[in-house]
Formats: sequence, structure tokens, C-alpha cells
Amino acid sequence: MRRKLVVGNWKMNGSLAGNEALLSGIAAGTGAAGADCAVCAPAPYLAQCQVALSGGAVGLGAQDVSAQAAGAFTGEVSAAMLAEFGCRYAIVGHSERRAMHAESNELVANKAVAALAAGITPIVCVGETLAQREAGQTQQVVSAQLDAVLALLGEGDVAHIVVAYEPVWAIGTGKTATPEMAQEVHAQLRAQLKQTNAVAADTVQILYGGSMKPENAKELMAQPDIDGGLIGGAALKAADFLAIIHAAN
Ligand SMILES: O=C(CO)COP(=O)(O)O
Repeated sequence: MRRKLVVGNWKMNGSLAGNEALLSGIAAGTGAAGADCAVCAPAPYLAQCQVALSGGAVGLGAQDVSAQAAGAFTGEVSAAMLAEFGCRYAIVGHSERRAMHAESNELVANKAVAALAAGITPIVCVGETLAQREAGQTQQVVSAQLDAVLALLGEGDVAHIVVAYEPVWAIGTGKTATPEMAQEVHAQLRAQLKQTNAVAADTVQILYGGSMKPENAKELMAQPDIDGGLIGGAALKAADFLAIIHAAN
């Protein structure tokens, strides 16, 4: 049985005071949670989050990581730096970065490799746009995105990644993929993982992201290949985030 994993992606939101309240609200409610959970905070707040979450059940992650190890890469943050601040996870290839920062499948794959080398679990995001879905290209798009990552990983690395299916048209729009639509893609992704490592593929957590909220979380996570959620808007309110974590039990 795979454990469920619920990860909050705060995106470019937060403040020292706001984070403190949110983190203490989350920490206070996760005691009996049967699912794993984590928050991916903006880089300047990682130190604050590390202190606030230390010793508790909520893990810490970053929203991006450099593919480079060190050097003249202004503005970039390396995986080793994230590891120093206790990051267990780093999101790579979020659709907002693919779209707004022109991140290619190859760059995303190199970021996943850099994270793994520092002992950080990459949360590899894949997902199609509305135009791609309407053109019947969903499977082709997400499989090319995942393939680029798998091509760079050793067989033994597969067990150490998390995959997140985030249909672009469902992000921040209030539109959610139906549980059946999401399950269909998740099953395809797992079949693809199996081609690289049949044993590890059964243990990889595949998260759904895109307007997941307390009202739809249980039904989505009841699908056999939906192992949790990557949550945007609803992760900014402790009560909503906690409701999703508890829906995963
Ligand atoms: O992009 C997302 C998480 O990475 C999903 O965002 P929303 O939950 O706000 O749709």
C-alpha cells in the first residue's frame, strides 16, 4: 500500500507573520494524520519554515531547484542549499515555470537529477493545456514530459521520485479533472514508470493537482492511482489544507 502524500505549493504567497500563523495552524492539526504531508515555501522563507516545522510531522520542500551545482548562476538556488535548510522535496517542472520561464522537458529532467543527487525527492510535474486536451494530445504530452526525466534516471532512482499530474486548465481555475479523467492519466503514468522499473513503479506516489479542495479531495484520492494531492490555493488556509490531509486517511 502506498501512503498518501499531500503537499501544499504556496507559490509566490506569504509573509513572515502570515506564514507563522499558517504553519502553527497546520502543525496543530496534523497529529492524527495518516498521510504524509509537506509545504513547499518560497525560498526566502525556508529557514523560517525549517524552524517552525522541526520535529513535527509536516515536511518541507522548495518550489524549484537549479539544475546546476554551484557557480555563476545569478538568482538560482542549488539542491545542496535546499538540503541545508531541511528540504525533503523540490517541485520541478511546475507548469507555471514551464510556461513563464520557458523550462524545457530536458531542463526539468536535469533539475530532478540535481535534486536526487542532494538526497531531495523531486516532485516532477506534468500536465497538458486545454488546447492539448481538446486536440486529444494529453497522453502524448504528459508521457513526453515524464520520459525526459526517466531517460536521465538510473533504474534505482525511480523509487525516489514523486510525480504530480496537474492539468494546466485545472490550476487555479476552480475546474477540476473528474476522478475518472485524472485516474486515466495516473494509470498511464504508472504504466510508463513500470517500463523503467516495474517494482519501484508500484511504490511511486502520483499526486493530482489542479483545484483540489476539501470538497473534492476524498473522491479524487479514492482512485486507485491517485496517491495524494499537490495543492495551491487551498494550501494557504490551514483549515482547508488540514481537511484535505485528513481526507487522504
Ligand atoms: O498548481 C497547483 C499546485 O502546484 C494547483 O493550484 P490550485 O490548487 O490553486 O489549482
